[in-house]
Amino acid sequence: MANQREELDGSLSVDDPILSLRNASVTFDEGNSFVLNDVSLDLGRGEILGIVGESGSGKSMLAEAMLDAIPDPGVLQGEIIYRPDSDTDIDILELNKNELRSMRWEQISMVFQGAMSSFNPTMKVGAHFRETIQAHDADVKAGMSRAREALADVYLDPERVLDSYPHELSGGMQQRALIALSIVLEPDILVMDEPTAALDLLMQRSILLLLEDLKEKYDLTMVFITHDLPLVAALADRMAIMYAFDLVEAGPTDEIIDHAAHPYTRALLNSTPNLDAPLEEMRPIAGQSPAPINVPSGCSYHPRCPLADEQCRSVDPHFHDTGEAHGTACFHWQQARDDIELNYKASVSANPNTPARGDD
Ligand SMILES: Nc1ncnc2c1ncn2[C@@H]1O[C@H](COP(=O)(O)OP(=O)(O)OP(=O)(O)O)[C@@H](O)[C@H]1O
Repeated sequence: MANQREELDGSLSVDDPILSLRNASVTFDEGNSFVLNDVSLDLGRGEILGIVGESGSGKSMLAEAMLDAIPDPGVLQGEIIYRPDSDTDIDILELNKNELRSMRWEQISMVFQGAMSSFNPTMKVGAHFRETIQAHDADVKAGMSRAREALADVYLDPERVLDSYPHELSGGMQQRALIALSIVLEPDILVMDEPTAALDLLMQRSILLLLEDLKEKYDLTMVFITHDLPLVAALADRMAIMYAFDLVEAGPTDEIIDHAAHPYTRALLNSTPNLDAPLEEMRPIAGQSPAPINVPSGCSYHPRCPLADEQCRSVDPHFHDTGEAHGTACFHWQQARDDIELNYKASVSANPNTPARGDD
């Protein structure tokens, strides 16, 4: 473990990880194709890590791997190490069912896209809180008092919401109620998979703001998974970019936004809608991301990459250190910075009092 941590590129590892993935892989077809391919990454204690990728790139697999929650018949391999403190390593894949059940919600909690499908439509929201608290043998009275506080923290009226059925709440209210539920047992880590995807822009913005507040108040480490790069750039301390079931770039958010090194990340930034930019400057990424059974040899991005050469077609690039705790899996990252111009200008800021990144 220690050796593996040292071998990892600096952009993927941190000094004090609260969660470490090592060679995490997921297959659904007896190992013939990977929907998560040998991913290694640290989550730093107290950070907000944004994970970005196109639809189908394996983001949900990565989120679910963090809690050993890959749906059947998926098979997860590798190591997922949770470190509640700097001296204790818990291998999540070694836990039995009961240990895993208690770890979820209490230590590592997850919020999925579409709160609608996370709530049971026949149960009032209050019953969901009570059931979760009881299932973890926590004191119900103290737990419900924390529930009221958490609901107020996400700007909901606790009594009204606890007494409502999920369908009586708007999508934004349900999503906030789900976030409150996810922190009611005071976890260390909150993993959010597209938590704002179904919401309008204003609601997305308000959820980003409250996540920043919750992180401070509850001392949370957060993983925010999305296809929406500007959204997560407004929130995350560090970002990791996924392409074809693997990571292709990682580093501090400002570094990624201003000095993206992988041709895919640069293309992703240039394809981001920007209300201020002329339409001619928007460049959708040509081609399609590969299906799990059809991942190209060498660098999986090579069929879409303007810089690809023979080496890229045959050799899978390992991570290259590009400096500033930033790294990328590309042989031609220097050329990418020179040849692929960046047109991205941040248009989202979590905090209306601070300018969006790139505005200064
Ligand atoms: N139960 C399953 N059986 C087989 N393949 C699956 C299963 N669930 C997901 N996959 C495949 O795994 C790959 C990664 O899926 P994943 O849901 O992680 O992508 P994603 O990046 O989260 O996409 P989205 O943004 O659309 O949710 C996809 O190609 C998907 O088709």
